[in-house]
Amino acid sequence: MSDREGTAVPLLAARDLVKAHGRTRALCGASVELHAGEILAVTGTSGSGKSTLLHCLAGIVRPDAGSVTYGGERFDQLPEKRLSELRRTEFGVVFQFGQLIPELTALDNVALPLLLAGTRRQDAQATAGEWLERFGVRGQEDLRPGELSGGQAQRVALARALITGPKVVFADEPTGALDSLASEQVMTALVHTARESGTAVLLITHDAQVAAYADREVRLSDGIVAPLEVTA
Ligand SMILES: Nc1ncnc2c1ncn2[C@@H]1O[C@H](COP(=O)(O)OP(=O)(O)OP(=O)(O)O)[C@@H](O)[C@H]1O
Repeated sequence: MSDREGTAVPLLAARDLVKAHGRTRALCGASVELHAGEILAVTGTSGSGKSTLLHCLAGIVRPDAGSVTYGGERFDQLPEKRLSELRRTEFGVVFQFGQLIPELTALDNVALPLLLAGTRRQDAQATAGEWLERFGVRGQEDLRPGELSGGQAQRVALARALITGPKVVFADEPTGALDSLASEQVMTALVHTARESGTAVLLITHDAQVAAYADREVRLSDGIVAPLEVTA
């Protein structure tokens, strides 16, 4: 994917996004690009529109105006069925809290996306075990989310987000509830795996140390994106 000047077409691009929640304008013309394999940090004060931007880019909510393209193709106006298929096959998401299913073991939480895609249970669980190992949580297979530490739970959530080989992982404050050591372990695991698999990451954080793991950082302010200096 490249234009006439040889510049890579962004994997994901938001142009002039506007989104209101009731009378609150969360995005007021935000534009941002994410390139294949890039790790992009989106920072900004509380309420500046970071989560809303992520939700629009991930196809979770539709913008009121502006456009979102994936691989150069507009997708914000796709019918819900196509959108959810795109989310399932191309994207992975990790949030700050509560995304694991409490009744399932760590192993079954990680295996779930493969089971939903039709993989046989035994194969899905074997692959899930490998992913738990990769994220340093081998030995915790049979524990339920409530029995894991916050950092372990986030690494299980990352394994689940990455197991299908997504092109983009959306991570909304993935270390927001963790101490600095657990935060470092989660970020190291995320960055290492994303680099290895060429997965792009859109990372929302208010923590400068976490943002420093990214290739690039943009800051949201009052629903508008302001570019910053390249950080790596
Ligand atoms: N579902 C909603 N209903 C009403 N208002 C909302 C909703 N979601 C977000 N908002 C408002 O939209 C604005 C942007 O919210 P958003 O969550 O995108 O910001 P944020 O930068 O991610 O904030 P934080 O860092 O505190 O999570 C805020 O004023 C927020 O109160």
